[in-house]
This record gives sequence, C-alpha cells and structure tokens, in this order.
Amino acid sequence: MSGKYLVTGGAGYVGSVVAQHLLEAGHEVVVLDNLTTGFREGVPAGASFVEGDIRDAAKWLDSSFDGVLHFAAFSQVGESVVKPEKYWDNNVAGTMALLAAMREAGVRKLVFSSTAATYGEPEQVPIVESAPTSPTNPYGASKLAVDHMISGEAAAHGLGAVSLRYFNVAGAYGEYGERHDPESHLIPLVLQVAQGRRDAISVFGDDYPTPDGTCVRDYIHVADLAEAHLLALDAATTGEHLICNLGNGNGFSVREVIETVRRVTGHPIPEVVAPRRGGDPAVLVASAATAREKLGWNPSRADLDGIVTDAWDFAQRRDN
Ligand SMILES: NC(=O)c1ccc[n+]([C@@H]2O[C@H](COP(=O)([O-])OP(=O)(O)OC[C@H]3O[C@@H](n4cnc5c(N)ncnc54)[C@H](O)[C@@H]3O)[C@@H](O)[C@H]2O)c1
Ligand SMILES: O=c1ccn([C@@H]2O[C@H](COP(=O)(O)OP(=O)(O)O[C@H]3O[C@H](CO)[C@@H](O)[C@H](O)[C@H]3O)[C@@H](O)[C@H]2O)c(=O)[nH]1
Repeated sequence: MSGKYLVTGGAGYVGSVVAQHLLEAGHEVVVLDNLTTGFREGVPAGASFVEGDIRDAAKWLDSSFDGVLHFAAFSQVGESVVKPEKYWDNNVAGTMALLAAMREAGVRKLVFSSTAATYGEPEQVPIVESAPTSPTNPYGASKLAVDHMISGEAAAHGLGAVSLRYFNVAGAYGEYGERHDPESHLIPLVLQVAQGRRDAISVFGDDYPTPDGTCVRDYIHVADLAEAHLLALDAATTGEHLICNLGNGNGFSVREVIETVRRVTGHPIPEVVAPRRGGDPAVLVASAATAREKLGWNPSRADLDGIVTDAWDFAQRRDN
C-alpha cells in the first residue's frame, strides 16, 4: 500500500537513495533537509523538498504522514572525537525535537539510521544486536542515545520503530552516490586518488590487531541498504522497537579496499601510512541474521568489486 513519508536528511547520500526507492515503490516523499552536508540536487525528482532543520519538524509534520525515515545527522567518526558537542546537539537534541513533533502530529512509525559505531570495539565478530554497546567515539554514543530514546518512545507512547545499524555504506544507485564535502570516507577518497584529484591515500594506522594491521570494515551496497528501509516500514509494529544490523558479514581491511580500487580502476594508488584516527575500532563486521529473519532482507550486491565499480562510475560522472 502506498503511503506518505517524511525523509529527514534526504538530500544526503543514503537518504537520497532511499527516497528514490520510496518513489519507485509508489510512495509520496517529502524531504526535510537543512543542506549542512547534503546537496539540493541530491533530492530525487518527484519528492517535495523542504529546506529546514529537524528541530523545527513540527512546522511541517501532520497526521497526513504515515511515517518518518530519519537520516539527518552528523556522521563523521573522527570529527566527533574533536567536536563532540556538535554531535550531541544535532543528533540527540535534534532527534528529541523530531520525536516530540511526531508525537504531537500522531505520526507513529519511524525508521532510524543507527550505526555499527554503537557497539564500539566488539568482543566477538560477526556482531549480533545483543552484543555489548560501548561506543569508542561520540558519534556512536550519540546514535546509541537515540536508540535508547526510541525504545522509550515505543514503550511509553506506542511508536512503531526500526533502528537499522548500518555498517559501512558504499556504492551508488542511479544518479545518487556518496558525496561529502570535504570527503571523509575511505572508498570515495581512494577513488579521488584514482581520478588524480589527490596524490595519495592516507592509511590511518597499520598497527591494529588485524591480519595486515589496518582496520577491517563490512562494506554494504547502498541499494541493498535502501531495500531494507522499505522492508522496515512494513515490519514496524506499534509499541515495539526492533534493532537490525545491516552488513554483508565480510570484513575488508583498508589495504584490501585500496587494492580493490586499483583492480577496478586500473590506476596505481599511492598510499602513505598516517597515524591512527581517533575513535576507530579495529574491526566492525556484522551478523545480519536478524534483518534476514525479521525483515525478510536478502542483500544481493555483496561483492566488493561490484560495490567499488558502482562508486567509480558515479565518481566519474560527477563534475566536481
Ligand atoms: N554513510 C555511512 O557509512 C553510514 C553508516 C552508518 C550510519 N549512517 C547514518 O546514515 C545517515 C545518513 O548518512 P549519510 O552518509 O547519507 O550522511 P550525509 O551527510 O550525506 O547525509 C545527512 C543529511 O542530513 C542533513 N542534516 C544534517 N543535520 C540536519 C538537521 N539538523 N536538519 C535537517 N537536515 C540535516 C544533511 O544536510 C545531509 O543531507 C546518518 O544518520 C548517518 O549517521 C551512515
Ligand atoms: O583517508 C582515510 C579514510 C578512512 N580510513 C580508514 O578507513 C576505515 C573506514 O573509514 P570511513 O570510510 O571514514 O568509515 P568509518 O569511520 O568506518 O565510519 C562509517 O561506518 C560507520 C559504521 O561502521 C558509520 O557509523 C559511519 O557513519 C560511517 O562514516 C577506517 O578504519 C578509517 O580509519 C583511512 O585509513 N584513510
């Protein structure tokens, strides 16, 4: 059944891809984004756009909405270590205002972008949702605080919510791909080296307790991720808060990612070892068994070469 959804952060990377999937599924989409890290052209044609802050969501939210997909946040691990207050303010206080606006408007369905960063350094991999949550950076702590807030909202006020804990999102879908300014994420940065826009990629630490000494992450295609959001809207149940990891269960080190980009692009990628970045866990790899079981999620784009190929196509189509 088609519905009407508010997509906060829908001018950003993940939000724009999910908004596009919602439109393709026949839903009505209103994007609310203040364009702090997003881009107006990231809002898919066919979606309405409101330039505004989630703290003011009450101005636009009313009972005609069937639910909210909440992407708007600051999301850089390294920055959060040096500017934690920015993360508490936007991610936590901002979401508190959004939840109040939803309560006021009687909108009782939420899909929230949570993160692998809520777990911190895992005791066991792959990580299951019942694993201890002990974030190693303020970004992860802010997202964990929101997850707790949402649990309370579901129990006390009948919200039906799904938190999707993304591992490392990558790749592109149609016109929409990863674009941060300045770029901070590994795959788009390595692709910038392939394009000659950067001299070399810095490897943040090669003395981690991993096979090649560099950090290991679980890279998930943004289109597989988007499909989980549509399934989550169906699964959201009044009074319940479901938490699902989204990843492929395969870990790749920073050096393996760089090697994959060399293979896919055919470009030599110079690398230099740099100091560790603050707040980085050594290994983050998901068990997505809950998403498969509870959402019926079946990701089909797990191959890292394919993910990098899509990101490379997108990077080459962009003019800046
Ligand atoms: N990219 C990843 O690998 C990854 C992994 C785990 C979780 N996440 C989460 O997914 C979400 C989307 O990430 P992304 O990579 O697309 O980031 P992004 O920066 O591209 O998108 C975030 C969007 O939110 C908007 N925004 C931020 N604060 C706002 C506010 N107060 N009001 C209105 N709009 C606001 C920004 O302008 C931007 O368009 C974030 O919540 C992030 O924490 C991302
Ligand atoms: O120039 C660079 C950039 C990154 N890295 C490393 O590459 C890995 C991946 O980094 P990045 O692409 O910045 O992603 P993460 O820091 O792992 O964080 C992403 O993935 C998390 C979930 O795992 C999400 O919570 C975050 O929002 C999202 O940015 C990390 O070990 C970084 O230290 C480098 O070595 N050099």
